[in-house]
Amino acid sequence: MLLTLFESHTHFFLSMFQKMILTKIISNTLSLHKKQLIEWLPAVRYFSSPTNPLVNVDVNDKSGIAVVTMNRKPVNGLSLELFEAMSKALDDLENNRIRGAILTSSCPTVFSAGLDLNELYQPDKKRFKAFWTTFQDVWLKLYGSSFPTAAAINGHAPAGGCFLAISCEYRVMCPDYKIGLNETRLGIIAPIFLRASMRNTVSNREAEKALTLGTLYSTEDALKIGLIDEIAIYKVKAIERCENFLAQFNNVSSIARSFTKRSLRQKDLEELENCREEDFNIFWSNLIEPSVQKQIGDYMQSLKKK
Ligand SMILES: CCCCCCCCCCCCC/C=C/C(=O)SCCNC(=O)CCNC(=O)[C@H](O)C(C)(C)COP(=O)(O)OP(=O)(O)OC[C@H]1O[C@@H](n2cnc3c(N)ncnc32)[C@H](O)[C@@H]1OP(=O)(O)O
Repeated sequence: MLLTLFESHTHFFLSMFQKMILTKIISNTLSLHKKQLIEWLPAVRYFSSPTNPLVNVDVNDKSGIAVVTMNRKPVNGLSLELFEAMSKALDDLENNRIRGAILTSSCPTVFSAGLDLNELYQPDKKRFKAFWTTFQDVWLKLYGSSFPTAAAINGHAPAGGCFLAISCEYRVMCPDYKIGLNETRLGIIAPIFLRASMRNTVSNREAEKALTLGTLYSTEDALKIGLIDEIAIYKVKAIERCENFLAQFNNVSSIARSFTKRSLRQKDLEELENCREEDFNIFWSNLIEPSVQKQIGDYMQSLKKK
């Protein structure tokens, strides 16, 4: 009650001095740590950032909702540089206390083609370590964000592309595309954090079927199993539907919402936090197997031959 009152009266700009006074009063009342309270203050400053050419962040000053657009042509292959740009963007959004984020793509028919296969083929250990660690960071930041998230899936979203979408809380997809975790079809075992996102999205039974078969679903079938929440005819509409979803939180205490989300996802986040090095080692040793390298090379060739 007190927190809701506090939030609803702090949507205007607060000077640092006002912040300190408010923090002090509430800190005394609730016996909470001062730093935590400052972190909880609602959004006071939004930004439209030119940031990085690989990830464009555009924040609507009125709604406080950020549209985060991946921009790595032709297929938003998830490279180290793209992950770094996403990681930085997620930090900026968290620090600026936006009211919600929508993840989408600037590629006309692809949301993301998943991990950039060039990162997996004949990898350099040092770069792959940075790549994998940043991949983990992005998941921890996106899946565990304090702000609500949605994905406007305006194209194909296989493997890592689907993983980004299911790390968000809501998904709107355009028709006639494919989405799914097809890792097993490529001979890859989906990592721990990818499995967690899938289980959090569809039923355990559907997750098991989808992951073991490596199914790529059509937009319509993805809706049937709950892998996506809505279908929208084109990108602008998909973003609009995501905005509608995020706007529902305007009437909900942001503190209560964010703590509830965190508590529901905490176990999954901790599971990865506790085994990041081991997770890397498992994938590295799998990746450098000559048979796996051959499989990746052949697969890349087959994509080029198309
Ligand atoms: C393969 C075995 C790997 C074993 C590894 C074990 C290690 C453990 C790793 C753990 C991984 C964890 C989970 C995540 C995994 C992944 O994400 S792996 C990547 C899987 N991705 C895919 O299978 C998608 C492949 N791409 C496509 O199916 C299609 O490209 C598309 C997305 C449906 C788009 O089709 P279309 O619009 O027709 O474009 P294309 O002509 O096919 O592609 C355009 C160019 O882009 C290149 N390309 C496509 N995808 C990738 C990619 N993922 N990485 C790098 N490059 C990609 C494609 O070759 C084309 O290039 P050019 O011919 O030079 O233009």
